Amino acid sequence: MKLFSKEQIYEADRLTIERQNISSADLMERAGTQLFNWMHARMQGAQVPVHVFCGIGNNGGDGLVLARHLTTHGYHVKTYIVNYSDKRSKDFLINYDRIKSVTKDWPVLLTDDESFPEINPKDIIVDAVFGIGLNRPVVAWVVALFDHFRASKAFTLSVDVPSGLYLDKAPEHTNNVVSASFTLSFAAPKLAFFLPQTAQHTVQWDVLDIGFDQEYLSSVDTEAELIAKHEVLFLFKPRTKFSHKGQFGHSLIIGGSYGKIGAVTLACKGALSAGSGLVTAYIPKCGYTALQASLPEAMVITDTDKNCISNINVAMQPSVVGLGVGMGTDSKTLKAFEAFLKENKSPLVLDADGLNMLAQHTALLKMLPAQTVLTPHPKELERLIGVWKDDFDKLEKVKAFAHTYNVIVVIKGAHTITISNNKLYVNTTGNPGLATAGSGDVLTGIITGLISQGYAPLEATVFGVYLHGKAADIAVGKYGYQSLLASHVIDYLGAAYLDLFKKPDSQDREQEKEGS
Ligand SMILES: NC(=O)C1=CN([C@@H]2O[C@H](COP(=O)(O)OP(=O)(O)OC[C@H]3O[C@@H](n4cnc5c(N)ncnc54)[C@H](OP(=O)(O)O)[C@@H]3O)[C@@H](O)[C@H]2O)[C@@H](O)CC1
Ligand SMILES: Nc1ncnc2c1ncn2[C@@H]1O[C@H](COP(=O)(O)OP(=O)(O)O)[C@@H](O)[C@H]1O
Ligand SMILES: [K+]
Repeated sequence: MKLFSKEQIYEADRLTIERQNISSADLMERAGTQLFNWMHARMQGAQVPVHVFCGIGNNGGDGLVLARHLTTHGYHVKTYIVNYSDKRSKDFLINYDRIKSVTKDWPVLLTDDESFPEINPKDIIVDAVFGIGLNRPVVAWVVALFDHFRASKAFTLSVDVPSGLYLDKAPEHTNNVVSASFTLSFAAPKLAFFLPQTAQHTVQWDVLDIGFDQEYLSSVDTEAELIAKHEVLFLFKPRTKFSHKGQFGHSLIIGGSYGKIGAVTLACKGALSAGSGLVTAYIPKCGYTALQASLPEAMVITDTDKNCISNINVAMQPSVVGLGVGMGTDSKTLKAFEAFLKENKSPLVLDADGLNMLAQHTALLKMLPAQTVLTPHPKELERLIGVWKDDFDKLEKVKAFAHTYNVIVVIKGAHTITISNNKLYVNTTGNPGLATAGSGDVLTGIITGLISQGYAPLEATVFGVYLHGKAADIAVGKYGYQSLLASHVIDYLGAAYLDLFKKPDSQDREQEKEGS
């Protein structure tokens, strides 16, 4: 699913009005009616007090349409105008007149010297104060109103975005944004719903289709894309009856050091379970017995050094190399890494200490093969690109970094974002059960194993991140967040593959639609 920028949403709005020959008030009527339909389907006429807070722009206009429909359908509605500016939008004014014609209970004007209405915990707040038009800090009394919403503990439904949220930068302060229980976002969710600093502003979200011009939506190229089953399904490479292991490549996993051989075992097993034809581990001598005993499917080559990698010497030409897990950054290992990069001809996936060595010796970055996949967690990323101001700044910095070195960067986190060629692929699978030792090693193995089978590095990364999260989502049903181990993610990788072709039941469809 495409994640549109603010400019693209305004353009969709303009083209829809032009091509469908409707007025902007008609489009607002659609938006407000969809909001009403969503609430009506869930409330079924329940007499819960609904407080609709409207700004003075088009987001407020949507709120007025909703309030009018709630009123005419007999709901218990109270409407307020949050008067943060005198510059009302045309369609706001049209709908201000319309609501006055259906109720004697006119909207209450809230200004900075007004005391706020009482809201009980069992009431519902509709937040239509600011939408995507927010372009400067929210004034103090409106922030106080948002605090009042929070203090009420009432369910808060935000229209399009939680008010106070910018689409392209972090808010000045978290309190400047409404804490939405649910956001109904028009046409598509917003990128801010998936970033660590801003995702917290809405617990859940859903998308409302307001009939934007389809031709524009399908042809416009967005910088960010949301990756769910629909997006990865076409990447899948089926196997034929006469397939043999020689067709699925040979992955070489280089890493490990004394006490950290398990990381290599997890990565090798991840590569095999992803479908790599053969897997060889290159590890220090100390890990030989442990790895052979725990993973009989893998082949093992040992370094001359007992405790760390000191000289990467393999006679074969692997289809792909995954390097860095549990590897340490010993000076001997660094030398071996540099010598390896000079000779290496295979596609490369770098993780953990592979990344730490790059960060310490940035000259090595120029030696990476094109489209090397880097999989940093936040701390490793900071070592590579330096500190960032906010999540949007981080994305810009990573885009520039990926472009400069022609690499693919996987920003790992709750919503892992893969960046390549100035595009952002935002993953939707995974859960807090993955916040456990070794889950990143498994991901390295999965991506390596996919490249080995012939997936292009970017395809392997986007697909691998999806499968890794999906396996965890299935496994968590059995283990719960706390007891999920990295090994379980491997155990459920097969289920994640099979799930690609499972017919969605209605519950799955609901979950895919509602970000949770
Ligand atoms: N366009 C579409 O595709 C569709 C849009 N729809 C809906 O419209 C929403 C966007 O509406 P919008 O453009 O009128 O902006 P909105 O968020 O209501 O803000 C109002 C105005 O406030 C101002 N302002 C900004 N920051 C401020 C601040 N801190 N403190 C004080 N004032 C501030 C700023 O005006 P300014 O003063 O800068 O001229 C801004 O224009 C969108 O989210 C969706 O809900 C749907 O109806 C369907 C189709
Ligand atoms: N809260 C979370 N929700 C979803 N995925 C998560 C969460 N926390 C961590 N992950 C995922 O788990 C993996 C952790 O990787 P990493 O920190 O490198 O682990 P390790 O170094 O222990 O192998 C990443 O793929 C990350 O996206
Ligand atoms: K809003």
